[in-house]
Amino acid sequence: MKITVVGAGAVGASCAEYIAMKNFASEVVLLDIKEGYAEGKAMDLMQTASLNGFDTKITGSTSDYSKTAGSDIAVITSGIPRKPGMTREELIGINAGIVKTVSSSLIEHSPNVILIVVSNPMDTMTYLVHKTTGLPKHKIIGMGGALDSARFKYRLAEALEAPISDVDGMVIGGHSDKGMVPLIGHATRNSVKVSEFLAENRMQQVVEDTKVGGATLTKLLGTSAWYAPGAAVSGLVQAIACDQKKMFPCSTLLEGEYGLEDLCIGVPVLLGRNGIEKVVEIELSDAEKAKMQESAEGVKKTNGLLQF
Ligand SMILES: NC(=O)c1ccc[n+]([C@@H]2O[C@H](COP(=O)([O-])OP(=O)(O)OC[C@H]3O[C@@H](n4cnc5c(N)ncnc54)[C@H](O)[C@@H]3O)[C@@H](O)[C@H]2O)c1
Ligand SMILES: O=C(O)C[C@H](O)C(=O)O
Repeated sequence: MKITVVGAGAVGASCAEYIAMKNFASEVVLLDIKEGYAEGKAMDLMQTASLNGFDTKITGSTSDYSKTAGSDIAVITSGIPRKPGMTREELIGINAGIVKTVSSSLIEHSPNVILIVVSNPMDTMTYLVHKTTGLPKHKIIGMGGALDSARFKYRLAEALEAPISDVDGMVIGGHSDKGMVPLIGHATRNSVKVSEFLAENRMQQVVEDTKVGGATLTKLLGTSAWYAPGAAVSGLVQAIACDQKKMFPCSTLLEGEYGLEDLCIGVPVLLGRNGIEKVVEIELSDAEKAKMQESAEGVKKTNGLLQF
């Protein structure tokens, strides 16, 4: 299994590290536009192999896509991150051009590749890849919901004063400060609804803290987060590489599911060897449906800024 990660910055390197540590891939190629940067990150990571006990071979490349040829899965993390006070949507001007060029170069050298889009604004970048590459929709996956759900579980565990392994929950909708839809009504502690343990105002606090999870970290770090994003991507890559049929919320092209069409937005999907193997339609309450509709309108507004 050969995996390429484009962008050897904070998220790309973290993602390559988690993939290697899980030891399921034979090869990871890191590619970056900055001269020598991906080679340096790859060498540094390879020098952790004997310490961390993995056999995955990590190599680096400066803009040479021939090194990525025959990749089964490629992750696109290239582009600029936001700074404190910015929204993800403000990154569209620079990142759209980067994502368009990178996706076409990847496909040229790996026509059968499955693409995982990470660069922000992620739902719109995923839609751009659909509009410009001709790849089938099951091979284009936007990563956002897996990360947002991990943050939701962190906040739920905090509120419940419970171990994270005790809680379950999912975030659907757009990967944006306003557009995320944390499904608090479906969240559980050991299969018991969290509403059995938490007051309404505490549950709303969990929802609000989850939605601004990325912005909170950006304010603290001066740039956006990378450990949880890298771990979330590695989970998606592993589900595909190991044909796990695992369910994650991912951004995918909707064609009527959830009453939505002609956009990419986060919904639960099953991931396996073919990429997105099924969009899972769960029953939403009227309030959740309304939030999903509002989120879709926000994503479509950002999509409207794209120039193909
Ligand atoms: N979807 C998510 O959940 C999620 C999570 C975290 C970050 N992000 C996004 O991921 C992106 C990367 O974040 P980061 O923190 O790793 O940024 P970073 O600046 O640390 O790394 C980005 C890397 O991309 C490289 N790059 C730029 N243009 C390139 C090109 N044309 N080809 C190859 N490489 C190129 C840069 O040289 C840099 O090394 C940002 O857009 C950020 O908003 C998304
Ligand atoms: O917050 C960001 O801009 C980066 C990423 O989308 C995140 O949620 O961490």
